[in-house]
Parts: sequence; structure tokens; C-alpha cells
Amino acid sequence: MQKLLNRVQAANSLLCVGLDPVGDDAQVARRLGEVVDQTSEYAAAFKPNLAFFLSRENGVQLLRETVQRVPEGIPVILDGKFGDIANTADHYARFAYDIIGADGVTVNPYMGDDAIVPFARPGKLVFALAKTSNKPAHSLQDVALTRGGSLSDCAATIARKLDEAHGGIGLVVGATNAEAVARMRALCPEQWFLVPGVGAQGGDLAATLRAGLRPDGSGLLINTSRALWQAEDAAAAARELVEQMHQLRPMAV
Ligand SMILES: O=C(O)c1cc(=O)[nH]c(=O)n1[C@@H]1O[C@H](COP(=O)(O)O)[C@@H](O)[C@H]1O
Repeated sequence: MQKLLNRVQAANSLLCVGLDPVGDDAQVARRLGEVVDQTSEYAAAFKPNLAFFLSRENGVQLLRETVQRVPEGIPVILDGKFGDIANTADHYARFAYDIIGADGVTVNPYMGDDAIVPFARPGKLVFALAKTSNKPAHSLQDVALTRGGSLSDCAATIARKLDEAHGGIGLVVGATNAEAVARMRALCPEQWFLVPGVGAQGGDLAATLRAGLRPDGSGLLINTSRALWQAEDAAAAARELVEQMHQLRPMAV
């Protein structure tokens, strides 16, 4: 987490710039460069979504170039929502870290601990899906377990225990349900949450910060993707979000 902590402090920002590139090849190559360059000053992290690269010819190469363009010191979280058994997960980890050069990943914990642990390497960040931003997922994640709590509570608890054992493991919690953010924070008081859903999905930034910030005023990475990609002035849009965070945060990071 050290790279993330250093960057959050240096930029005084909790903004994660999501990179979900759409358009033709020429537009995408140009716009990716613009968004990275224009938002870097305000970015605590970048989160390229793997699907948006894999759906293009030469997408892996484009992803590598994009990661290389991110200034030194800003963590890159590869959003692949990886989630396979241990030996397969190990290959995904090699792809994300050794081929792409990412500092972190998102993982889907449905297959259990061994879908997560191969990604836990010194200096790397692993964000396990716990309570996602999309409403249809709740028919699964809200299932009540006979032993108490819901499936998403269980995912959060697994992530907390793995963090205690391995370090560097956080949660993905959607910004579309502030109550759920508060619940996840109650279950996992210390961990970092990657929080998508502000912007195109209509998540409430103020309510999310109130519900999810730790007492030290940190612990959340607020992701927005389409809102920055589509902005006429990505720098201004990123700056505005960071300024809103400063106004809403009870304490400096
Ligand atoms: O893991 C994620 O990043 C993720 C989890 C989640 O619960 N909801 C969610 O929207 N995401 C991702 O976050 C990004 C949200 O994009 P925007 O809705 O355009 O800001 C996309 O890349 C999604 O795949």
C-alpha cells in the first residue's frame, strides 16, 4: 500500500481515474493520452478496465503503453475482476504485474481464498469485489447466510482476514448504496475500498465519503470513468471532483 499512501498524500486526492476507452482506434489512442496527461495531477490512482482493451485489436499492447504513460509514483490498478483457481490465478497475476506492469488488480472472490491469494505480492494492491455498484448483482450479494450476515458481508470478511495474513488486500464497494458502504466500513474498519459508481452511475459522492471514510479521512479510492472520458475538459472535471472531496472530507489525508 505504500505507493498508494505516498501518492494520496502527494496529490492530496482520493480520485481514481478510470480508463474505459471507447471510440475508433485513432480516437482511443489520442483520448487515452489526453485523459492520462490531463488528470495525472489529480489522480491518486488510475484504473484501466481490461475488457475495454481486450475488445480491440492490439489491446494488450495499447494497455501496456497506457500504463507506461502514467507518471512514476501513481499506482495503476488493472480492473480485470480476475477470479479463477490458484494455478490459473497465478497466470493472471503474472499477466497483470509482469506483462502489463500494474501495481494492483481487482479480483472476484467467488471461488474463494485461492482466487485472491496469488495476487497478493509485496507492494501490490488487490481489491476484492464485496458489494458492487450494479443493482442486479444484489440478488446474489444480498443473500442471507444461515450463519448470519449476507454473501457480501462474507466476501468483506474474507478480504479482511486475507489482508491480515498477506497485506495489501482491499475491497471493491459501489458508491450507489451509501448504507452498504457504511456496513462494509463497519466490517472492515482499516482496509482501503475502491469505490466505483460516482459519475455515470449516479453515486452520491458526499454520502459515500460520509459512509466510508476512516477516521483519518482516508481509505477510499473514488473511481469515475465515463464522466472523465466524456468530459470536454478532463483536467477541469478531475479538479472539480478533487475539490468536492476536499470540501466534504472531515480531515486532510
Ligand atoms: O471493479 C470495478 O471497478 C467495478 C465494480 C463495481 O461494483 N462497479 C463498477 O462500475 N466497476 C467498474 O468501475 C467502472 C465504472 O465506470 P463509470 O460508471 O463509467 O464511472 C467500470 O470500469 C466498471 O467495470
